Amino acid sequence: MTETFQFKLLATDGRARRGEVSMPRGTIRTPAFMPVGTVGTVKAMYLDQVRELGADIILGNTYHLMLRPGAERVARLGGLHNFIRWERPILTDSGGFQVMSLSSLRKLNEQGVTFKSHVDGALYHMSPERSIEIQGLLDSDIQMQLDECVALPAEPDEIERAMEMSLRWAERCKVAFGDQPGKAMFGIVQGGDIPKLRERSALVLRDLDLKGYAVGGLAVGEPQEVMLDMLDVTCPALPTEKPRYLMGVGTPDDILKSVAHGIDMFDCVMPTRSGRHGLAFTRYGRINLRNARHAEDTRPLDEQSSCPATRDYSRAYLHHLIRSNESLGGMLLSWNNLAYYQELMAGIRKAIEEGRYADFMAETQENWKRG
Ligand SMILES: CNc1nc2cc3c(cc2[nH]1)N=C(N)NC3
Repeated sequence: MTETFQFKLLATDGRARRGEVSMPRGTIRTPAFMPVGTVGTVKAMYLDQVRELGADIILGNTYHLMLRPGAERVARLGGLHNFIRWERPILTDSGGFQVMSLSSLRKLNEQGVTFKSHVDGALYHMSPERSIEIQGLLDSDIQMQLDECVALPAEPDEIERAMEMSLRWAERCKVAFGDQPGKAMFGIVQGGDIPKLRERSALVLRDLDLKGYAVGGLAVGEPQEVMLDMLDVTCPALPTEKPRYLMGVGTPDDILKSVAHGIDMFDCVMPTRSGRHGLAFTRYGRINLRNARHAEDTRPLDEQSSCPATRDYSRAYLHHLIRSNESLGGMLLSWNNLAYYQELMAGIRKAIEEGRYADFMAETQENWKRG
């Protein structure tokens, strides 16, 4: 760890990058998967488990935490790390996406966004400055700019308007964030599915000389090839010496391919949310434990795994727990899924170090078909 925020490129293989982010609270091995801890918990997991599986950093959400328990209250309680007992880095999303996806949006203008809480209907106003202030109250290590997220499909001029406003908000967030050597504020590239808007957004953000760059406005239901096409335009326009974070992505296949397109950091609720609903990710593909065909299958998910949830419990038992809506079902499958995602990331990092990423990708995708 270091007193300042530093990113080092350790190896490349094609456009795939093996790197390391060093911060006062710890080091992040990239490509990295960041488990999502929306309201201060990675659902159905103990954070000790999350760490043991290999997570170097987790996510929190400004929108949820400002509504409950409140940013000032978390600050009075000593900040988010003390509150949730996670001493390593935390990245917080700024609220833009959550307002669009969760609240009954009242209005959005140059000043910021006014919305009604999905918790109690109370009215809130969030400006770029207030978003950064909240992330500071949470003592977040990597803070995201406030951006305007447009649901796709959308009209090109609507996408352009939102992208340009997000650029102006990025400048305001940079000023509000100021100079905090041990922390970072990342810009978010917008521009929907329009290549020239994506490129402009990336180039203008690059000139702001931020410590890292997220690619946002994707993983919102567009086909995978559209997402990858946008990465083909965006990544080359971003500085090579700064980390790149693809927000909300994704499935194991999305991650494999996005690493090959130059992405360093990922977050997604997929492993935890789908685990709670009975879906298991394994080396040999997905298994839906709700399916009756597992009712008397005594095999574990994968007897070669080092994860107890994957190695020690029969599919029959997991099927029973999920069908009975028992908490332990979601706990064991979240454990299995995060173990699989972190094992995948470790394999990705090693393959890039050894210059065999293309083979690793092909072997991994081939194994998924054997399930
Ligand atoms: C699940 N997909 C997803 N796409 C996202 C896109 C964004 C985001 C979060 C996301 N999650 N947060 C932002 N502040 N902006 C862009």
